[in-house]
Amino acid sequence: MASEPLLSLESVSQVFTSRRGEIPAVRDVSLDLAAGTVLCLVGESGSGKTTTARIAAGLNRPTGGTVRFAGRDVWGGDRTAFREFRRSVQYVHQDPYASLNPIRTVFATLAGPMRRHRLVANRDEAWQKASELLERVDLTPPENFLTKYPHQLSGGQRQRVAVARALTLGPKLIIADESTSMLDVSIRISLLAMLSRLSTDLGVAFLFITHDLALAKYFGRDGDIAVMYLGRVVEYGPTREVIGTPRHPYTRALLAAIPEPDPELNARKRSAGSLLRSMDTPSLLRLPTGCTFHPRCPSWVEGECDVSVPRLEALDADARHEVACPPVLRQEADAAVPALSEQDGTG
Ligand SMILES: Nc1ncnc2c1ncn2[C@@H]1O[C@H](COP(=O)(O)OP(=O)(O)OP(=O)(O)O)[C@@H](O)[C@H]1O
Repeated sequence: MASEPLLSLESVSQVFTSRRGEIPAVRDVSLDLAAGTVLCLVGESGSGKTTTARIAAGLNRPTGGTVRFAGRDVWGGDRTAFREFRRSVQYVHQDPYASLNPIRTVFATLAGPMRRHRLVANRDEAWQKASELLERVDLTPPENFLTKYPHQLSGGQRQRVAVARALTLGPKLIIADESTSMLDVSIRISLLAMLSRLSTDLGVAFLFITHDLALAKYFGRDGDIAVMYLGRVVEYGPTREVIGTPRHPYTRALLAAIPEPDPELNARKRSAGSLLRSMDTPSLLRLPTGCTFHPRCPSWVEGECDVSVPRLEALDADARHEVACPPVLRQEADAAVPALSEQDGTG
């Protein structure tokens, strides 16, 4: 990535200890997010997206690895830097029923953080600033909303208030976790359009968490995408490349599973992969050996995929598109050799 990343996760891991044993929810995940850009995290339920997002927000301290914000190790002991980081990164939980305090008006919800951080001198200023924030999230006219309680709003309106609250402290990064979204698709899409606009207008970076690859394609079209499976990133790179030419068999299977109505994705589905067996995702308590995807993979190689843990590697030296699948990387390398030979006349 050309500029210094705003946020970097360097080989982060998170192991939870439960009565049933150790749960390796996130393993060796490295991701970069530049200022003003979008990174989407996709994967099935339980793949570790929310845990990764909570690590990125400073809500979970990872059990391994380093989190850097603007180049500084956020768990490195500097309390001022940690407070600055927590203020710059806001988490919007996409569950409109749980995200707002039911006994606070919209105004109280928005004014609280501004007052705590002394960003406003008095009530009038807080009212003014809260009104501007509501306009930013398309809740207009603001005076119709400021005195309302969450139960007086629709799910989509509550979500917009949650986004406005995230904006109160002028964040540099918003983490939008919609893996548990209860809103219907049309409302989610209009929310995403609003978030896209915020990203462009305010230069805020977004980490967008979803299990819906079609939404990631839409929201993250100019950014990057990381596909997670059982706690690891299996494919990572520019969204257009990863979705346009998916390489990892799991990404291909996810794309193949997307139901209509996107004609572009539909066309891809015909050539995309499928799962070898429609087994459930393995338990994190009893992970398969080697590549944890191999029991479901249509093209796994015995003696290799069931033995060694694949690492993310770039498709070629110049590419930012990375895949954790040695057989796919070999195929890519083999396909590149004849092309090179033809060019230099050695073929
Ligand atoms: N605090 C915790 N204690 C124990 N296990 C946890 C904890 N938080 C998450 N897990 C487990 O870690 C795994 C990854 O969970 P996570 O919520 O990160 O996945 P996800 O991809 O976001 O899934 P979803 O889309 O369902 O939210 C799951 O098996 C989950 O049960």
